Amino acid sequence: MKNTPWLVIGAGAIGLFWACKLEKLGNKVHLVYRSESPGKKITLESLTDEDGQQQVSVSKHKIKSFKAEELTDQYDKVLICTKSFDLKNAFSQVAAHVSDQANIACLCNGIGAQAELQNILLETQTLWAGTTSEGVLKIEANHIKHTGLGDTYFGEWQQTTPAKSFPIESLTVANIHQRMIEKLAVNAVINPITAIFNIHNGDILNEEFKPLIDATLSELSNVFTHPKFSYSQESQHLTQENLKNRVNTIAQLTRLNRSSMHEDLRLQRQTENSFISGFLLENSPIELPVQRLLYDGVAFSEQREEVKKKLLSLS
Ligand SMILES: NC(=O)C1=CN([C@@H]2O[C@H](COP(=O)(O)OP(=O)(O)OC[C@H]3O[C@@H](n4cnc5c(N)ncnc54)[C@H](OP(=O)(O)O)[C@@H]3O)[C@@H](O)[C@H]2O)C=CC1
Ligand SMILES: CC(C)(CO)C(=O)C(=O)O
Repeated sequence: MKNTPWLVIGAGAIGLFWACKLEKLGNKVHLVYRSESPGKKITLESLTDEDGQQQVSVSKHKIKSFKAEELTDQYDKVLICTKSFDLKNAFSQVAAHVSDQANIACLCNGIGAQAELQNILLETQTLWAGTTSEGVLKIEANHIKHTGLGDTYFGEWQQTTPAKSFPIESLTVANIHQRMIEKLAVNAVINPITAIFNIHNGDILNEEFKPLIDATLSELSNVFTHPKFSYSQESQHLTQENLKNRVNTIAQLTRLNRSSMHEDLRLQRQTENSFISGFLLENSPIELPVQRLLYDGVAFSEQREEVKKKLLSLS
């Protein structure tokens, strides 16, 4: 299987990063782009941890890129690196080139898009949901910068017995739903607050945002520990204290970065709001007034100033 190419879909920051990473691991890679061709060579400025010291190295990767309609091969390993709202369509475009027994992995933030994708796969195909805490910035069509070291995990979306192993065995985990809900929890705090207030991730730790952060965390821990929450088995451990530690750590580690939602609002692009706050609002067994305000503040620009005032007056 190793010599059949990986099909990576999406030539954004994460797609280019994974195309380079898979190639470095000795795989052949075919990359599908939508609007902007990355050309034949991708430059990766990568970070590595050498005995606790972060080192930067620059490497060039020869990767074959295609538009979906130019594909001719059949693929048995697919990695989709689009935003959550594009996931299902991105797969549909290449579905005729994906084998019946294929492993299909996705790496998008939020929850909801994975189930939409599962619904259109064949029973014989395996969906691997992924989460990543790597930070990657796309500088040009063929140039990316690794801005934060992180971990990536994949797990079967629908568990099978015996459990299968992801084509890159070391990245396989059994508890992907737990990891996804943990990531969602962090995104449901940092992303909307940084986007609405137009601030960097580290700024949410400032004193002026403390009552808002506390109110957001308290409400989230009430959902996550609620026995009727659809993910309750995977989220019981997310108490207010546990959430606070997670959010503070990520805000600190990425303090100088803009969150993806902040960047999307700033550049007037579609956000992943529906798959983060939207997922929580749809699936919570209790009312979530703070998360509702955050959702509205991101979704409706005309309400943003009013939402900001309400959020800052929370105690
Ligand atoms: N960047 C990061 O550091 C991190 C990102 N993530 C998550 O990873 C996911 C990807 O993020 P990121 O790479 O930054 O996002 P980008 O917006 O940079 O990239 C997404 C890419 O998908 C492409 N795409 C969308 N639909 C299709 C399609 N039908 N066919 C081919 N390509 C398509 C887009 O093309 P086009 O250029 O035409 O829009 C775009 O290039 C998101 O869910 C994000 O939240 C998670 C952690 C960190
Ligand atoms: C973890 C965080 C908040 C890092 O910026 C992120 O995942 C995002 O921006 O979407």
